Amino acid sequence: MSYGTTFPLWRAAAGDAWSDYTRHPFVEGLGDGTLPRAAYLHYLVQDYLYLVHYSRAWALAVTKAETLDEMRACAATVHALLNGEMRLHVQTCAAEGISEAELFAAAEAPQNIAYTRYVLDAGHSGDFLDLMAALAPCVLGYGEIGARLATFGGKTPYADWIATYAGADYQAVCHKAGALIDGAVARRLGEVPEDSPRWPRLCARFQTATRLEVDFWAMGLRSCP
Ligand SMILES: Cc1ncc(C[n+]2csc(CCO)c2C)c(N)n1
Repeated sequence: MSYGTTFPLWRAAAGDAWSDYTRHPFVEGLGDGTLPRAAYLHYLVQDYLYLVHYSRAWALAVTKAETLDEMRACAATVHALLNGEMRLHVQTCAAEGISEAELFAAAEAPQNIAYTRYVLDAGHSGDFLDLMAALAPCVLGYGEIGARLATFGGKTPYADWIATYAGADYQAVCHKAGALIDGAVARRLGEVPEDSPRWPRLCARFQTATRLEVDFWAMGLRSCP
């Protein structure tokens, strides 16, 4: 999956961190069905809390945007997260016997705090591109993971999870996010962004957010003795 031209460059610069994230034992367990249910449920609750702050980060991107098109794309993502993705999470958790009250009352895991606040800080201390580099592993990584797991073809109780991210709707979200990033990079760094003095810092942001995704999966697995 390439999702534009910037993402493959950031992904390559992230080195092993990228495969540590997208081929994490948690991911492989979703694919072959061996992931313990308790780990999945723990992940789901934490992920609900993650989405609260992830939505805040996209809202921050609206204020850091330089064009109306960027503002519209980020505002649309905030809307989709708050009124689509998060509602879906509540429904998925309800189906698993976890009430919305439990979701709200759950304590954030340190790995969750580290990741979400890192992304928010990338936006607060940096500009729109710093924020995009920190947001990108989340959106595009799940697109890549879903697409790969869908090719496994075996039976897994997590088939719905895989179908969501492998599906055409979510893949279209990833292509749009890739285009938003490419446009933002070209506007600010010109046609050869790798030559910009800002480039290494953006790559570092992407890599750090990727490492925090790895820790997030590990947090899910550690919930199981
Ligand atoms: C820790 C963690 N990382 C990534 C995602 C994936 N994700 C977050 S929001 C969203 C919708 C599109 O922006 C998707 C796919 C997640 N849920 N949890």
